[in-house]
Amino acid sequence: MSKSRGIEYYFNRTTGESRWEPPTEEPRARTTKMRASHLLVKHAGSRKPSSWKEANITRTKQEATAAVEQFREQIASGQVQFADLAAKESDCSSARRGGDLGWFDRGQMQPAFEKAVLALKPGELSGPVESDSGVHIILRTG
Ligand SMILES: N=C(N)NCCC[C@H](NC(=O)[C@@H]1CCC/C1=C\[C@H](COP(=O)(O)O)NC(=O)[C@@H](N)Cc1ccccc1)C(N)=O
Repeated sequence: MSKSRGIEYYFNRTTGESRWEPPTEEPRARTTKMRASHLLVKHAGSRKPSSWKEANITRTKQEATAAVEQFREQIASGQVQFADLAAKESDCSSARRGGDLGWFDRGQMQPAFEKAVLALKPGELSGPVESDSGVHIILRTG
């Protein structure tokens, strides 16, 4: 509300600009490049139940979730570095890069995975995240 004129005005918190006219333009699609590392534990119901670690993955989703929770504990307690554990335990080919997926934009990863990354701040570790690939823990890095 403008004190001097007693009428409301519009303030854009992103650009810091203020104006009398209501905002009309569509919000510009910001390039939301994001970066994350993940540790994936696949299970019998994964879309591709095989990996560099195991040709035929038969564990149940419950077992995969329990494994991911245990790995998360080890990382969160500082017993092990994320990249070292992902390199050993992840069923994704990104294991060879310590789980690093590099930079990616919206629409590249499966929706559940992307949603989980967007809910994290850089440096934060997710809980178990389910996708068609299996059960992940995700460390957002950028
Ligand atoms: N950088 C990209 N754009 N690469 C394409 C991502 C495709 C995307 N993948 C996913 O959403 C999940 C979450 C992360 C990994 C992943 C799945 C699988 C493992 O699951 P599976 O497919 O056996 O079910 N790993 C990958 O894709 C790997 N290329 C990720 C990667 C590996 C090395 C370097 C960079 C990225 C999708 N839309 O399916």
